[in-house]
Amino acid sequence: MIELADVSKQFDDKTVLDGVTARIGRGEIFAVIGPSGSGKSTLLRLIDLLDTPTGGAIRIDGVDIHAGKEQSLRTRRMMGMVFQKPAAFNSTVTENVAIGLRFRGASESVIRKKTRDALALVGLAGYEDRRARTLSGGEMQRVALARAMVIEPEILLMDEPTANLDPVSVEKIEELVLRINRDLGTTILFSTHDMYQGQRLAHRIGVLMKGVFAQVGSPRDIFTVPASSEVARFVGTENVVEGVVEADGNDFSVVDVGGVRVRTKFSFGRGENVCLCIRSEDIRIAPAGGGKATPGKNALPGIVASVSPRGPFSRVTVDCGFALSSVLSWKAVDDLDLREGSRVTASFTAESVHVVRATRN
Ligand SMILES: Nc1ncnc2c1ncn2[C@@H]1O[C@H](COP(=O)(O)OP(=O)(O)OP(=O)(O)O)[C@@H](O)[C@H]1O
Repeated sequence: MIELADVSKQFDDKTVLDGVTARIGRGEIFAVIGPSGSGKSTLLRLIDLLDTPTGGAIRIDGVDIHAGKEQSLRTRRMMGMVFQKPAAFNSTVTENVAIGLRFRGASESVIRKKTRDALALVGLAGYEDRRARTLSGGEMQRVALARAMVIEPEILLMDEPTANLDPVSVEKIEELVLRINRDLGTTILFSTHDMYQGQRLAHRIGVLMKGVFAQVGSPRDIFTVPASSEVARFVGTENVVEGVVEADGNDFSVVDVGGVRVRTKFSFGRGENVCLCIRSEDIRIAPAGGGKATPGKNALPGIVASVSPRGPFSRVTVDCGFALSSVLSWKAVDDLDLREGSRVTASFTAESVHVVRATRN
């Protein structure tokens, strides 16, 4: 439905988008995630016709949306947009929601009915006559969602819709987004710097880095099979370490990480520089000598370098010749009597080690 074909955007000398390519299907929820300044808002602004690309094309149902007035008017009718900081006009909630309908010349009775329906959709029935400026941030963002939905758009764009909200309001907006997609079939494209929000809401995620999608895939793919060490780090993989392939079999490699040998299920060429990505939740900690290495499992002796609290868990970092972080419950930390200097064995399966080529900048 939405096709981003080699989209680029330059501001003066600065290239922000440098060939963004993806296809977003009808009824899909697609998240654009990426670090601050990676161009998420710029991309959404291009799709929302607030700006024009310097290269490539954005097509909706095969029509280049920037090709001319007719094409952009057609696109306008199909799309609703929610911004990070919604503008609240100094009038009633109804008037704030009705803007798109007034623009289309809808009659007063249609406006009344549709704004009431849109406010009910976002859980704000009864708010019709409130002054918009008296609303809380979470309520105002729901008004903005009602304003976008009142025109019954086929596509809903949202630029960091929950960036300024408290956790309870975030949850409400997220529930609404899922419900709108499920009940109305609206295609939803949104940006966030919160990878877990991407995971909670999206069918697919595009990771925007250095002007391109470094990876497009399901949340599961992005988390478990990141395409590069940068993506791995961005999605919170705690252990990303560089090494050199020492031995290569048909379906495994042994990688030398600063003198420590790590088994993986991946096959890479001998001598190749690689990055090993190991999620901390995949690492088990046992007392020294408490785990045996097998062809499918690593068991590295090490010394606990630090134990630091993380909500209901603790992060335990072990020096195995290189630093390896694991996440354990408080009880496990107590049971194992883990403290700085404890001798332990850190074990993890060869399968849990994801290998990517090392990238040099
Ligand atoms: N109109 C403009 N003129 C010049 N530079 C711009 C303009 N708009 C955006 N930029 C630059 O483009 C880059 C990307 O900005 P953008 O707001 O798209 O990033 P973002 O990923 O949405 O960031 P954030 O997560 O912080 O909101 C930034 O370096 C920004 O300064």
